[in-house]
Amino acid sequence: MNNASSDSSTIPVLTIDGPSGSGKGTISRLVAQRLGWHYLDSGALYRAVGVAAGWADLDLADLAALVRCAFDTRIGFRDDPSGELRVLVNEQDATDELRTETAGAAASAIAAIPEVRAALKDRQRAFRQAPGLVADGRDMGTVIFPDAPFKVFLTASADERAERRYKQLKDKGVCVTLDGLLREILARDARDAQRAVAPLRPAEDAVRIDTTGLGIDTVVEQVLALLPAR
Ligand SMILES: Nc1ncnc2c1ncn2[C@@H]1O[C@H](COP(=O)(O)OP(=O)(O)O)[C@@H](O)[C@H]1O
Ligand SMILES: Nc1ccn([C@H]2C[C@H](O)[C@@H](COP(=O)(O)OP(=O)(O)O)O2)c(=O)n1
Repeated sequence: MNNASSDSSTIPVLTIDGPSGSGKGTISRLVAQRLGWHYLDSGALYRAVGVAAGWADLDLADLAALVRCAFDTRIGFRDDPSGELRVLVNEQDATDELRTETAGAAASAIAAIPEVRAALKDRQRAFRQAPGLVADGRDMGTVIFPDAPFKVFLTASADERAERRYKQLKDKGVCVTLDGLLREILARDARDAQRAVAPLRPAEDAVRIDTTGLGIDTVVEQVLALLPAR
């Protein structure tokens, strides 16, 4: 990935922020495909650093080591033939490990450390490349791309988000309980929203879409309708 060039601010960005299970990843990938734009899964970067820190047996209280890990971990993305996004951490395919709730909780914990967030800033901005970028996360519209012309904040009830995650993990053969997932989602919501730096919150100029009870196709169309007709 090239460094963001100085005039990258002219490249359009659509930011899609929201809590876990609101559909950010699913909607962002589909919208990016429809637009022919690049896609940034910023949560995968935090997850990758958390997983790499675990592999290296780092002490999560060792701030200097974590920040070094955030700078040094090599993170690559590639589409597999079925269209699924695979994530490589230090050249190892870590996609399945990254999607576990354990990795999500670790990501949420290290994401509360301002120096770790700062270490990942330039990497995220480097994804802003022509013809455009769809970026999903917690602070895409507020901190990473505050000048983005299109901003969305997706929500859904916690119960529905837990059910979506339950179904998603069950389909992958992962053994989980709905109650446990709901507890984890609520704990992660609270930590992501209450941290001092870049908390989960809608940008003032974001369009909020409550996806409770809405199908994926409907949400994709609602998001695409925010962009000028192509
Ligand atoms: N509007 C929706 N209606 C029903 N299921 C959805 C919707 N959006 C996403 N999903 C499903 O919910 C699960 C979690 O979505 P995901 O995109 O991973 O959310 P997030 O990135 O916000 O955590 C996926 O299995 C996805 O197919
Ligand atoms: N831009 C971002 C993206 C993710 N994070 C943190 C907070 C989240 O709980 C974890 C995991 O994010 P991710 O988007 O992969 O998680 P979900 O798919 O929403 O469950 O990383 C963040 O702080 N800022």
